[in-house]
Amino acid sequence: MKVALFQMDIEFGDPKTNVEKMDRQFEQLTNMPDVVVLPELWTTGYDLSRLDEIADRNADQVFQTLSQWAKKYQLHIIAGSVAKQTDAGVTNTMLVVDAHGNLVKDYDKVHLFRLMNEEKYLLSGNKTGTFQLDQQPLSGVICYDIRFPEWTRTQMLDGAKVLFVVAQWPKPRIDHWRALLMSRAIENQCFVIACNRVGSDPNNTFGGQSIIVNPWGEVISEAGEEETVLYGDIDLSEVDDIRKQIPVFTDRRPSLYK
Ligand SMILES: O=C(O)CCC(=O)C(=O)O
Repeated sequence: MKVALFQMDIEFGDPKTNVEKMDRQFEQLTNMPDVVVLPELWTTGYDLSRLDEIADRNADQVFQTLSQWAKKYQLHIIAGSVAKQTDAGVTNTMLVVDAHGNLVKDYDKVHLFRLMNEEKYLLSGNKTGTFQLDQQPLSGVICYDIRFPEWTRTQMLDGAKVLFVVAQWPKPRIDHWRALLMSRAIENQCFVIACNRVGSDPNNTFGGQSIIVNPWGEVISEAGEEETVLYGDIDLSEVDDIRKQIPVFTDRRPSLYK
């Protein structure tokens, strides 16, 4: 599975500009991947107080655009997340679109990040991020979700071999980002493919360092703090090999855990 992560800056509260920019990113793709991964809230950024104006109603418009890109370039898109306006409120929603342009998954961020006031403006999700592409069991989570190992483990117990992470992770805690991602890969013996944004908004500077980690905890590729496309080529059979070598899933003692 060849993957490409779009580590980008995001224009604060300006979906039109961000969609145009993303369009150019797709046009400039070389080395055509099977899967493209985008960052969290890539259409709006963290302009939370204006979400009522700028969030996409049912994410319909952004889905149509993603579907066209997926078909045009014949690749699957883990479409970061977008602000989705529903009757109940706004969710921070990851969309997964397959190469035929179909919506395979929508996952609403489960753990809202109080330090950035998410709980004041967003509704939290209550379902897992597991899905399949090309018959492979995969899963996705959003940013702060990676601080909850029990949540990623829940998805791995459903059989996922890859954890996709989309984020707007601030630079002051970028060491946590890297350590948490490495840990999620090692403890779950899965690939972790994590796309962060770069640049800054009125309140935060974001750290980049998008990363691809294998199920042994080795870094396959890693970006710096600049805009870039991070490429990687992964072999999912490594997950089965490592899960056989150290049978963590067989050796679990869930009756002892809280
Ligand atoms: O957990 C963190 O330090 C960052 C989380 C975050 O920025 C987010 O979930 O948007």
